[in-house]
Amino acid sequence: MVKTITIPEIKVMAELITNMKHKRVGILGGTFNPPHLGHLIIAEQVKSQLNLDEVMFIPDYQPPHIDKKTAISAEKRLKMVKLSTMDEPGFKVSDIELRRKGVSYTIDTIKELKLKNPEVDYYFIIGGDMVEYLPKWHRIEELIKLVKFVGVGRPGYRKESKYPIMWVDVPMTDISSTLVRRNVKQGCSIKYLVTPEVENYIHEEGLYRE
Ligand SMILES: Nc1ncnc2c1ncn2[C@@H]1O[C@H](COP(=O)(O)OP(=O)(O)OP(=O)(O)O)[C@@H](O)[C@H]1O
Ligand SMILES: O=C(O)c1ccc[n+]([C@@H]2O[C@H](COP(=O)([O-])O)[C@@H](O)[C@H]2O)c1
Repeated sequence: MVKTITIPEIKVMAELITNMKHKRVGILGGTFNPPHLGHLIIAEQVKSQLNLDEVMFIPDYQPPHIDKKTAISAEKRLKMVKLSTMDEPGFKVSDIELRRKGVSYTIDTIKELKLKNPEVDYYFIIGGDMVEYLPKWHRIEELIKLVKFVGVGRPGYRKESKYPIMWVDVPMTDISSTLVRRNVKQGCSIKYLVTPEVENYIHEEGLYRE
């Protein structure tokens, strides 16, 4: 038997659909060579201050800037990102760019994600160094309409952009993957710069010694 839906029922359903909360997902894209506590601090602060449902870490396959060298394989970087984030249920890891291969342009990633999850609002987190570089991003005018960019301060970089950036205040740290790689190479400590699991992995695999 076909049930007739009454006007009040339709109104209730329409209200429910309108009020349905869009899922809010932060994205932290990076080379993560290796992932460090600076990444975790900004992800956690943005997640909590913007009330996001989760933050997805997306390691790139081939970084778009030509000056970035990735001596470490994508699989090892993915493994370290998983080790870094495993204790935090609000942190997820996606291998979307590793599966796609080639140059990891953010526009391609966002379009793929939006196609799969049209109801999700994405917040792409970038440090001050990346904010400055934003005008040079691939198809930036199109990308800016698909995601909200969230900027976080990084020592030495200005919080300015011609693009609409949502700035979130985070405790600024001068931790970088460059510093971690340099310390390993020089035989200096990386304790408290990376998680203990990543520290063990780097030493066990003999990464960054050369
Ligand atoms: N300490 C930090 N404070 C704020 N943002 C950061 C910090 N470290 C990394 N980021 C941001 O995280 C994203 C991914 O960074 P990435 O994986 O390239 O690490 P990195 O430390 O910048 O690496 P490298 O030293 O090799 O250039 C970028 O948007 C970057 O600006
Ligand atoms: O799409 C672009 O043109 C583009 C240019 C520079 C950086 N990105 C993305 O920004 C993120 C941080 O980059 P990186 O090189 O600092 O690790 C990472 O997800 C990159 O793919 C993207």
